[in-house]
Amino acid sequence: MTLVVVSNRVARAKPNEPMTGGLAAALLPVVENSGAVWVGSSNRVRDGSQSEPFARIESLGKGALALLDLPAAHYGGYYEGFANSALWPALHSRPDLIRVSQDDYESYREVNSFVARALMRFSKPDTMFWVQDYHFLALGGQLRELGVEHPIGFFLHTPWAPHSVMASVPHHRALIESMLAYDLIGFQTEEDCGNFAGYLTLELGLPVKNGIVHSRFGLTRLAAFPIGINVDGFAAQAMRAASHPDVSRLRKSLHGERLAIGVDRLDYSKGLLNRIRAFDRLFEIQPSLKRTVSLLQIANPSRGAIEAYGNLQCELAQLVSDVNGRHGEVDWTPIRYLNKGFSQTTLAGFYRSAQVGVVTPLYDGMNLVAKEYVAAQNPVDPGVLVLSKFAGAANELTTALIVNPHDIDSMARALGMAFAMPLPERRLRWEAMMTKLQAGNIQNWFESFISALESAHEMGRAASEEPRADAESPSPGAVYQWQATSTALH
Ligand SMILES: O=P(O)(O)OC[C@H]1O[C@H](O[C@H]2O[C@H](CO)[C@@H](O)[C@H](O)[C@H]2O)[C@H](O)[C@@H](O)[C@@H]1O
Ligand SMILES: O=c1ccn([C@@H]2O[C@H](COP(=O)(O)OP(=O)(O)O)[C@@H](O)[C@H]2O)c(=O)[nH]1
Repeated sequence: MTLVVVSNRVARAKPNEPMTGGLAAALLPVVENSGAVWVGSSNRVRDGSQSEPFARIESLGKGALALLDLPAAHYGGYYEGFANSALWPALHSRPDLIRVSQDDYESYREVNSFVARALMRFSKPDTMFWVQDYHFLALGGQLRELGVEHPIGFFLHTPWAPHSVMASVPHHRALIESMLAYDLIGFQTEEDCGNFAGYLTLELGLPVKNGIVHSRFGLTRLAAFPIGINVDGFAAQAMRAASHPDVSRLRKSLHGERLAIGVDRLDYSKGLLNRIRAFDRLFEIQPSLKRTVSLLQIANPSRGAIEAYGNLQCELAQLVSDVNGRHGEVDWTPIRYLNKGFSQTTLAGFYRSAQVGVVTPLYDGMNLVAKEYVAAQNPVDPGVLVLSKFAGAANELTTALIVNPHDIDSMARALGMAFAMPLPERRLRWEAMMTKLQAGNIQNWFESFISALESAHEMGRAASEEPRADAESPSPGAVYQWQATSTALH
């Protein structure tokens, strides 16, 4: 079997550079070891979308990276436009932030179709395609139109919002219906999977039974595959990182102060404003913590050309400056705020230096930082994770201090509890989280998706060869909606 993994963002194996997001960070170790070809954007564009797609091939572990120059005329409309100003806000339940045009949608489809054509070069008799994330909802359908009959799987790294929110995306029906060309659609959580099934039923009139849906493409299986990390690798990195210059400088600067750490892309989904407000409140309700604790907040700029991101950067800088101005002292800064990224090795050392990890998204597919913080702790003196109930990671890391990021007062109290938590409780909570992380590590995630994709494809083939005695006839509404959707597609 030859595996071809496709994502917009790919990672190159450069140990001293920051990872751009969790998708690239998570996939790198498993893709390197699998011998797969990983196809994605080169971060360069090229004129002429009708020309033969150009891929630069680099080696990556046992496999290869194929870097595509995406069409210049469509890149902005695809990435900043439809993917990150329509799909991303909707998937994170912020339909109020949707800002897209018809041109953006057309660019999104153009780029999907361009990538589909580029993939044909990697299509061999035993190829299996695994498409990643919301940038490529339409790719499976486009591969099928090009005649691909191989297994094609899809994994969504973000949440999937309830039907009423997803219905606010322009062209949602055509796009989501085309996703049924995938043999297997994987989600981070059962809730996301349920929301997707709800959309199919309510909007397209397609019933989902035992995680299976039948459509004009055949059979599609839906299931949750919570993504993990390389737990042992991260723990080992954290042990070694103490001598790293940035890590030792951080430790020396603390002078006995206890540290909380937050590490996020600068994104409105990450709950950064709420987090800073909770620290503000903490210093008001527990003034004894002034000068004894501080927050190191790494907020790596992301998608800066999009207005909502630029606005957030300004608002956050203003809030941090206000909180530091009000609570700070000549020799103490409550919030150390950095707009730059660090390598994962350095981050591992930072996590281990911090008594509290703060992960408070308003919505997050998984949030690997939460998992990395836990894996990096010293087993004899572990820190405490304060985790939003709206991060996918909260389904597994149930012994973290789970918070509601909209409730600033209770978040402030949870932060106070985290700093005060006695060692035996910290250890019990941490050990339970490590057990969960080990069980769902990245290798298991990778293998379980591939094996489920193989069986979903086989099941689909078998079903297509048999008359569907078990299938229910669709309701009249479903037939009508089906035709409407198909027209929109072609
Ligand atoms: O590629 P960018 O536009 O710079 O954004 C970075 C990535 O952000 C999102 O990451 C998601 O994937 C993580 C791993 O599964 C998950 O933990 C996190 O909750 C998600 O936000 C996005 O989905 C990726 O496509 C981006 O590459
Ligand atoms: O300065 C930084 C900030 C983050 N990361 C990595 O970026 C990923 C962020 O993934 P997460 O799932 O938390 O969020 P996303 O950014 O994908 O939404 C994690 O693996 C981090 O280790 C990094 O390498 N350097």
